[in-house]
Amino acid sequence: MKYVGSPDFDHAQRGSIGVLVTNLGTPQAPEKTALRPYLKQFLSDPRVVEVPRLLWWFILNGIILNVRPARSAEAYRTVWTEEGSPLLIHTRNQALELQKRLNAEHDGEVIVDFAMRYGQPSIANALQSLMDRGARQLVVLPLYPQYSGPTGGSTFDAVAEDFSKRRWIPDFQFVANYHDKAGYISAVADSIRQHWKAHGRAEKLLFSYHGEPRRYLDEGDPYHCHCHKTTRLVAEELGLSEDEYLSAFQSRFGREEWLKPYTDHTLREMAGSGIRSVQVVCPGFSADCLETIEEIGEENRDYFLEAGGERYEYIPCLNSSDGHIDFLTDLVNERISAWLSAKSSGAAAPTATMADAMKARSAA
Ligand SMILES: C=CC1=C(C)c2cc3[nH]c(cc4nc(cc5[nH]c(cc1n2)c(C)c5CCC(=O)O)C(CCC(=O)O)=C4C)c(C)c3C=C
Ligand SMILES: [Fe+2]
Ligand SMILES: [Fe+2]
Repeated sequence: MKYVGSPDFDHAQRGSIGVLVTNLGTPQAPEKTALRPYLKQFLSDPRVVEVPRLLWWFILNGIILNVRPARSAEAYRTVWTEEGSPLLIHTRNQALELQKRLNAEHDGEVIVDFAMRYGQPSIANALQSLMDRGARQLVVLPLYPQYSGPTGGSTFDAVAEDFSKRRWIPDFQFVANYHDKAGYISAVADSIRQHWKAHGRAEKLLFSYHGEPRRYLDEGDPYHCHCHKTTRLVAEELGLSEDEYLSAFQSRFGREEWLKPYTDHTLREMAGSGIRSVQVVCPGFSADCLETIEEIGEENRDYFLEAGGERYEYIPCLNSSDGHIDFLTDLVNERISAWLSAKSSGAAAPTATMADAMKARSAA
């Protein structure tokens, strides 16, 4: 059979609404042997590395996968916890908290699962599990506030690839981004205010976003604009003047030019120009992970302090904070409201005649 179907589904069943929360992915363990397959899957994705395939195959398999796994494993060991990778733990908690909130509001009508674009749990398995549990309407919610081809685009590809094998495609919504949603901006601004309340303010607030090759911007990827808009809106909500904050891009990979200014250069330059205190926030990451805990929390701290800075603070991601879960709940509710009202008006429920016809057919 060409397409995967659900031949034994109950025709009288009232379908539920599935919500699939996703994030990027993480290795199974902070070991070279686990990093190799993870990086191979991740870096083979043409959405992530847009280089002619044959050339990239030789670079990836001949050089990168022989060098990077050991280096990355060492970095992952510094953030790994007893429960595992921070990104995986936070994503699981976010899905659990979202499920609790949606249960309270919709009495089990909305079911939540989570998946990783690379590694485990996979998008294909989570989609199967949601459909096995009766999801016939689906919201895919990648936890990337800003859209980029390597993140949102790639997640869409994985969902579409799974759908291409299915007989019955659910009614479907894809949340491509939420970088300028009022609820998201307020949640980030509140987390900064809370940090200020506990620690006081610094001379500068640096918004650091994951980078991507500059070429992607030149070819039409909106990520750079989305990041700047998030910064501007949060700064406006906090009442900051232009000399009190700036945006920069971190996590460069390879030799090509990436989005500028680079976070590490910016921090060194700030220290060199006499700025003594800085706070760094990362509103492009919905959960703390290697790139925030190690790269921003540790590595860039050293750059700033070594260059003459005196006070450096990292403001954590929203993770499973109440403000974040409130926002995600509102976002999902906004997306599913038409489906819910159709259900409550009975429009989505199977008709008695259809259910009876099916029962009669299977009895025959
Ligand atoms: C090679 C190119 C890469 C692009 C383009 C890219 C874009 C991109 N990534 C994120 C979010 C995350 N990236 C993370 C790790 C990570 N990213 C790359 C490379 C690219 N990312 C690598 C090789 C790695 C692995 C770690 C390493 O070896 O350095 C993570 C953290 C995962 C974790 O397990 O903690 C996140 C999150 C965004 C938002 C983005 C968009 C432009
Ligand atoms: Fe990345
Ligand atoms: Fe990094």
